[in-house]
Amino acid sequence: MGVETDIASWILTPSDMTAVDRDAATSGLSSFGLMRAAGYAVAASALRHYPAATRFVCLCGVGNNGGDAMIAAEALTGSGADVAVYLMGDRARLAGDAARAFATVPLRSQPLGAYVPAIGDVVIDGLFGAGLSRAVSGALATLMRAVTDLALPVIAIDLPSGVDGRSGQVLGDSFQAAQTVTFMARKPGHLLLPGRTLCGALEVVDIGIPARIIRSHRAPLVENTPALWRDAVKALDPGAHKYRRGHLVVFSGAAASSGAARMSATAGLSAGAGLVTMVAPTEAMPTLAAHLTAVMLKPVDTDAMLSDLIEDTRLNAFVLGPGFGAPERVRRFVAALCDRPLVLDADGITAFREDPQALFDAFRGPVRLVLTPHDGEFSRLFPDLAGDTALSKIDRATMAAARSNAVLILKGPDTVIAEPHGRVAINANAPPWLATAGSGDVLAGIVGAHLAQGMPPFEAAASAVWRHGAAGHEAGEGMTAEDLLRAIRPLPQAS
Ligand SMILES: NC(=O)C1=CN([C@@H]2O[C@H](COP(=O)(O)OP(=O)(O)OC[C@H]3O[C@@H](n4cnc5c(N)ncnc54)[C@H](O)[C@@H]3O)[C@@H](O)[C@H]2O)[C@@H](O)CC1
Ligand SMILES: Nc1ncnc2c1ncn2[C@@H]1O[C@H](COP(=O)(O)OP(=O)(O)O)[C@@H](O)[C@H]1O
Ligand SMILES: [K+]
Repeated sequence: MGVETDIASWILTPSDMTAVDRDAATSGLSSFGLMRAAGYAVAASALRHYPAATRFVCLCGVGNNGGDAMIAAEALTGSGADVAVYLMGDRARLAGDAARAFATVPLRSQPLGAYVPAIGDVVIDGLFGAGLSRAVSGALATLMRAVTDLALPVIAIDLPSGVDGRSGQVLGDSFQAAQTVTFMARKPGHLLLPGRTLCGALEVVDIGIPARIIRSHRAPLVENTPALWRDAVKALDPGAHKYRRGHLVVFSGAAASSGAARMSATAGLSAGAGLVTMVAPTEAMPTLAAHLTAVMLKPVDTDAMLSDLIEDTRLNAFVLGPGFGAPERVRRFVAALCDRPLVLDADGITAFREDPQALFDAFRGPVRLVLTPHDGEFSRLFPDLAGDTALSKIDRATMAAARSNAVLILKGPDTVIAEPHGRVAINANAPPWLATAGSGDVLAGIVGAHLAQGMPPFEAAASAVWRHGAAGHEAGEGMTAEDLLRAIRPLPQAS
């Protein structure tokens, strides 16, 4: 069973899911029926992936996650498999549907402490799902490590126990699952790290909650897929001339550190800007001229020269920061560019560490700033958000976007793209080999090209992150940032 493609890219927080459950119950759906569907889906997955298991060991908590596991135990027993059930905590604590599952399934359970992991076991993890509320420790953490040490396959119900569905963070300790079976929609913890890795392969199963109920609780949170921005991708007009394809300006620092900006400029051309001009100090011109061909060059040494240059309104997007150095000069240039679409990256971000508010104040009004920090750069502009361990990466990006009135690309293996009005996307197509010098410079250039082509900032940013990930796959493991430049491919368009 797969979910309707429309909702397949949606992501619900655990609290959204609780609201969905509540509405499903009020609309007349049996919550125990949902539990049965969930448990049977888990059993089907277990049998599909481990037909030769010696024994399925169902570990049950006292919440509904444990109820799902008990139903899975029933279904597995019914299929003829050898099954053992262990319950964490006192049976008297079972309530609601979980109590009903234990009352109706005629299988004996033993206390969790009696479980001795053995080779051949397949563990069905129903200890905690959405209800995880405190850190896993003590005997349970020891058991998790024993299962991991024996490399027993774990099938997690909803989430690997110990993973926080809201943030993807581990609370104390967690299982490393081989498979995770979740219901109706993914939760942030399935996509954010380390949760994504701990889930293993993820299955999203339709247990029969109507899409209209899910839709009514849909937060503005999705996976970053082409469906999010395809409509903003402009088909290339057969009669286009280069000025209609956008004119991107990339600023370079001194000659010796101009490689980063060159990478951004070349990425901008490859990503479809009609023209790219590299603006740099006169002393850097010979170096730049020796390296660049299709990218045009323009010397700018003073603020007055910059003002003259940007009088040309055909220059419709700017990238400032890669290899730029010179924090004071950054701040002056940013002040001059504050009413234009701007990608601020790397040194461009760091230049505002003493007074981030000055940057945010300059970009009030219609959104035109895209910030592309990795975690280190993020902490320079938003130290309080970076230091607040209660916030998820989604919270951090959303709050930073609202504060700065910018589109935030909070980079990493699980890049989050957020805009000031609350829309958020989690990116999941980036291969780990994107973690290489210069890869962020390429991304900044792609975002700049999309802005120059007239895409709105959020769509420009999200599509650039996706395109960067796709280029990483195209270039393959072992690639350098130069290979990545050559692997940039056209964006999917609306049909
Ligand atoms: N979303 C849905 O539509 C459905 C959800 N179902 C299941 O319901 C689950 C959520 O159920 P619950 O809300 O009962 O929550 P859980 O079953 O995840 O856990 C809640 C219980 O665990 C305890 N607990 C939390 N953290 C602990 C820790 N570190 N150490 C010890 N005890 C801890 C809590 O005090 C509470 O008693 C989902 O994950 C899913 O598996 C299914 O039954 C099917 C329907
Ligand atoms: N482990 C990873 N998996 C996937 N993508 C990654 C990983 N680590 C980093 N990236 C991506 O690689 C790029 C690195 O950018 P950045 O940190 O600015 O590096 P640089 O300054 O060297 O270009 C970002 O787009 C980031 O999202
Ligand atoms: K679980």
